[in-house]
Amino acid sequence: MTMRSQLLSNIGELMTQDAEHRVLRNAAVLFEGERISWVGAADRAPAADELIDAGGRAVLPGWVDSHNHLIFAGDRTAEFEARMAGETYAAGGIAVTTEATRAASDQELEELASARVAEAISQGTTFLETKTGYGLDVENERRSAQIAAKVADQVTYLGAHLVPAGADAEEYTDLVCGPMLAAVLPWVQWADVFCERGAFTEEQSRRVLEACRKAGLGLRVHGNQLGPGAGVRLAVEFGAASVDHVNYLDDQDVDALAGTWSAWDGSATSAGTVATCLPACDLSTRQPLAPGRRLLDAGVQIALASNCNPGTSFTTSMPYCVTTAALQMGLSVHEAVRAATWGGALALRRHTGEDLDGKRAVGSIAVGHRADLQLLEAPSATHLAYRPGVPLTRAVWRAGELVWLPGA
Ligand SMILES: N=CN[C@@H](CCC(=O)O)C(=O)O
Ligand SMILES: [Zn+2]
Repeated sequence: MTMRSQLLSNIGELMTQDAEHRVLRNAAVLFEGERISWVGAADRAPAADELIDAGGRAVLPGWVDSHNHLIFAGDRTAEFEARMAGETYAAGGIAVTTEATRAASDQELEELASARVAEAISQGTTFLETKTGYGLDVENERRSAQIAAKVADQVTYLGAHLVPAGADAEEYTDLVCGPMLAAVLPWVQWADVFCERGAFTEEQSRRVLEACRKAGLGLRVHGNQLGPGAGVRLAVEFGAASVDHVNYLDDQDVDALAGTWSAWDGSATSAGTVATCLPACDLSTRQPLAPGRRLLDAGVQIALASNCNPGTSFTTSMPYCVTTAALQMGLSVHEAVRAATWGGALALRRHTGEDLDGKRAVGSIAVGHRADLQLLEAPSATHLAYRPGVPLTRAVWRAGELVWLPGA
């Protein structure tokens, strides 16, 4: 069957985020169906069924948002206000959302999550992960996972988000490692644990990671968010695909992460532990920004993600994260965009064809990859930092399909 071909041409700046980090001027991209089939100079482009004129604007890969908590109901505005008045963030706020989430119907939860995904797409996100973690009992984690699988590209099991009120921590950890894990398994690819003061101890986290690895899940860790801790160490020990937050790192943590990348040959199997920085969360919780510059300089691969959740980061905006990373974390715009596209794909092991589930690579514009592209209302990606807060998303294609065009 021949696929309809579309040629996106007259691109002023094409930031491919491909293996060579190419940035092309006066470029074009051809896609056939969901697959990118040609990338190069506009004046050498092949013919296509449809011509789309970028009008000299910038084109980048769609954002890959690798850390979210979208399956929730309720509101934590009061907690946020208290924080802005000087209160410190604590893990216990998760319980407030758990109560509201348990009280919501499946339909409500799906509608709320779908609206958040739509909001993300309208800002250029084309591939997105979400976690469970506001159910915290077998049935509510199971339905969270099932709903998550309907709305997101990949799902992470986070039964180990908080020990629910009244539960014994060791008994709850047994539940997370046993019946709850079995109940979510049909819908999830990854497992995560919140290894932090007020959440799960190092030993409890280790048990969760061991059980989830045994069940065949890929691993990630919430670590070193609120203070120094064992999160990074555990993530490295277990070969986790990412450790997320990473606000409080000592030299050993950075060296350990860098060590996971020393034998990397670009494949998914040899990839190390990505350090996922969550700048919107850091600002909303008034934590120090994750040391993205230091990590990159040490040879660690990093990702940027929005961490959309009602407690610490109620935003789906990847442009906001990219802007912050460039303006306040010492990254160049190219590095920030790379972390928000290719870096996210690497954290989700979808940066090459050798991914977990045999599907097309995302997060970079290269032949054979999925046609996930965004057109900016700007001549270059630099405008993402140069014009902070200005909505610059002009059009978004996901798997070759136009999914966002304001006014259309
Ligand atoms: N840190 C743990 N989990 C979420 C916050 C959850 C909440 O406060 O509701 C995060 O990634 O920031
Ligand atoms: Zn999180």
